[in-house]
Amino acid sequence: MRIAVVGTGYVGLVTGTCFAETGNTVTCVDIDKAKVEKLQGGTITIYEPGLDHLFLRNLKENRLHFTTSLAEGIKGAQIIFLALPTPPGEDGSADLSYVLGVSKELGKILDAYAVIVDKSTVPVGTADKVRAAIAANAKVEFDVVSNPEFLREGVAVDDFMKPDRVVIGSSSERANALMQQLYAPFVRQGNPIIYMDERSAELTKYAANAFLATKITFMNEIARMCERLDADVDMVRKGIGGDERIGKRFLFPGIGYGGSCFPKDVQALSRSADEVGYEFKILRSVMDVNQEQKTYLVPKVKRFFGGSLRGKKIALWGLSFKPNTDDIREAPALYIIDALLAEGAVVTAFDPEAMPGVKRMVGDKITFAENQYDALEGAEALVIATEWGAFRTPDFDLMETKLAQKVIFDGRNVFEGPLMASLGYYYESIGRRPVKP
Ligand SMILES: NC(=O)C1=CN([C@@H]2O[C@H](COP(=O)(O)OP(=O)(O)OC[C@H]3O[C@@H](n4cnc5c(N)ncnc54)[C@H](O)[C@@H]3O)[C@@H](O)[C@H]2O)C=CC1
Ligand SMILES: O=C(O)[C@H]1O[C@H](OP(=O)(O)OP(=O)(O)OC[C@H]2O[C@@H](n3ccc(=O)[nH]c3=O)[C@H](O)[C@@H]2O)[C@H](O)[C@@H](O)[C@@H]1O
Repeated sequence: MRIAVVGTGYVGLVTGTCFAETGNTVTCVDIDKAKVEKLQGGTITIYEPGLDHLFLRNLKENRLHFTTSLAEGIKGAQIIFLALPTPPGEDGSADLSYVLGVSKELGKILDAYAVIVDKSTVPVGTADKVRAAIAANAKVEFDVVSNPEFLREGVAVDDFMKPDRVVIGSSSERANALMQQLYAPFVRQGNPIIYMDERSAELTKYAANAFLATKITFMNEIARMCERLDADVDMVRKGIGGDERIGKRFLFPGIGYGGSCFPKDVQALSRSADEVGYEFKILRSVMDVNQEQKTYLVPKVKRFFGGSLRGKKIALWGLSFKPNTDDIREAPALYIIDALLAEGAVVTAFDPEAMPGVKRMVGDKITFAENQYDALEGAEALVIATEWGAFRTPDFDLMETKLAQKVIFDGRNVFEGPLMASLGYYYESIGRRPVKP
């Protein structure tokens, strides 16, 4: 099949590459000339494990193409995906200007039947708006489909190649048949394609993200209760996760959810509720609790140092919003840096992938270390903000030689308390009993 993907960011590049991998001829379109030139030249523009290999193979085998020209990109395409940004507007609702802008252009240049598929996360009713924007100028027949994307950054290729389910919102048999053909290789293991109307598909995406954000936030509040009631959140997590109705996944407490999607999508759903005169109370609480959670460790650190962090040397491990990505959008680490600096602390950070992005934001307000151990040089405490694999079993002997004192505040519950006790650390984490040497 010939496919076009408009918007070659996280979702667009993964989508385009994975569809090429199953034999389709894909052209990815982006307005960012520098990005397109890099991709054309064989340089991948995002850090996503496993993607570079697929990208290079499909580029070499001529199934994957890149262009800045929408007209060139959609030429002959039977299916055109929109993987465009939908950032929060000033009032928190999703900004549809990218999606509707491209839709309007498409109306002018479509010269044969095509299915326009919205993969961006958009509020209910957007498919109708896309249809109207195209129809304003279209001279040919077309269909609009809502096909929300559920991939996670860091495991995007796996999520895309083996999706739990594919949601297709459409009112056209013709479009559904093409979508079925395209997705068939991805659902061979019996994972379903779920067909529904466009509006339900659009809401499904927000409901999924808001539910997961709520699940995490619920556990963060249980963790707070554990600290007050002298219980251990790890035990509670395992205890409830064994119930299939609850499930084991996404129950890990920490310093809050970040990233480009949960924060913006919870806010956008809350805003959609306001617009239809409904107060979605649980979402308001989720947003408030999560905001507090990002800097939850800072008062603990302050308390440890007797109420003042002025001049204290703090090491920070992890800057990205989660491991295996360089994405720092809404990363809790950024809020921790601000809070520590506001208290007068001196911060040295290390992250395997996200340092360039943070450097651009904070400049020389903090120091960036060459590796995780150099970050500890002379530090009076280590704060862990992201659970990168390399932080899980570190060289504790080397750590000891670097740290000025053995103190760790762990925002992702990376270490086990008994181990920290045996190594002589003062160790505080989230919802677990503090370990004192
Ligand atoms: N990042 C993620 O993990 C997921 C994102 N989503 C949703 O997918 C959508 C896209 O998200 P990302 O890929 O993360 O965004 P992104 O910001 O990484 O990529 C968007 C791309 O669109 C390009 N673009 C902007 N205007 C354009 C235009 N007029 N023509 C062509 N290209 C244009 C940008 O240059 C950029 O490369 C959003 O609605 C997001 O909520 C959904 C699931 C997962
Ligand atoms: O719409 C999107 O963009 C995507 O948003 C999330 O994916 P992503 O943001 O890449 O990352 P997650 O793995 O979901 O993690 C989000 C945040 O929640 C936090 N988290 C996750 C799980 C958990 O148990 N506890 C927890 O605090 C992570 O540290 C991270 O900050 C969803 O998981 C995807 O299904 C969805 O497609």
